[in-house]
Amino acid sequence: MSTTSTLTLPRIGVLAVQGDVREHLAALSALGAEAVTVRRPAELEQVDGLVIPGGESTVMDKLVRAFDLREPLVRRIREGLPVYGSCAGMIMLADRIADGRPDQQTLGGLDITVRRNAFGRQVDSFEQDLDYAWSDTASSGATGTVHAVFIRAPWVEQAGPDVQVLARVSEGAAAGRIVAVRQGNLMATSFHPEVGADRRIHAEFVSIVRAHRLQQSDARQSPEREDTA
Ligand SMILES: NC(=O)CC[C@H](N)C(=O)O
Repeated sequence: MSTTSTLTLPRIGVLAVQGDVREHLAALSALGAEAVTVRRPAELEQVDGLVIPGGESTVMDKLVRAFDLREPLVRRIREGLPVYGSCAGMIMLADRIADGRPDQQTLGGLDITVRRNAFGRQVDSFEQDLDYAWSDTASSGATGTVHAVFIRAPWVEQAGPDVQVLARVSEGAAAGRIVAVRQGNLMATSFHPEVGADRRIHAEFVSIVRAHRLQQSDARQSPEREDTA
């Protein structure tokens, strides 16, 4: 559990075992969060939220286990830690991988089935403007389409009833495929918002982290209020 007060900046970790860590740190810092790398269980305990970056999910899975981070990550996700996964990070947050390798584990948390490298080898990467279901409660204030960059991306093949679909592929053979989702404090995109200068997706996540911190501090105060009532 984080010890930071609600008056201080939210401290948001970026899982730093593999992948595009630096870009996420820069995006989070630009939004006024205290952005830190997470490689050790003790570092994970200090954060109010976590980003799992893009990279290679099979390697990330192995390294997370090698760094003794798997159990603490699964526990904190279950306890409600806000986590945003981009690309390989989405795969790490998925409960299921379609046609997954038997030795690849995910952390889980999102009731989705993802398909890795779903867009095929011919289309290693592509860009598209997508409609995005910006949240009105998280109050990041964002509107408009997202210019999404996909790099050997997964898509969401199936999503459970509690999963909110935030964006779908807008054109081409994969039109309609789900590429951004949210379930509670977990958010994931198949694409990489950290590569450009657009910070709206990160801002959505920072506002989820802030809202969660507020809730937690309210929960800490309410037993006392009951005592004095
Ligand atoms: N850009 C990415 O994160 C690619 C994800 C990668 N294809 C994987 O399966 O992990």
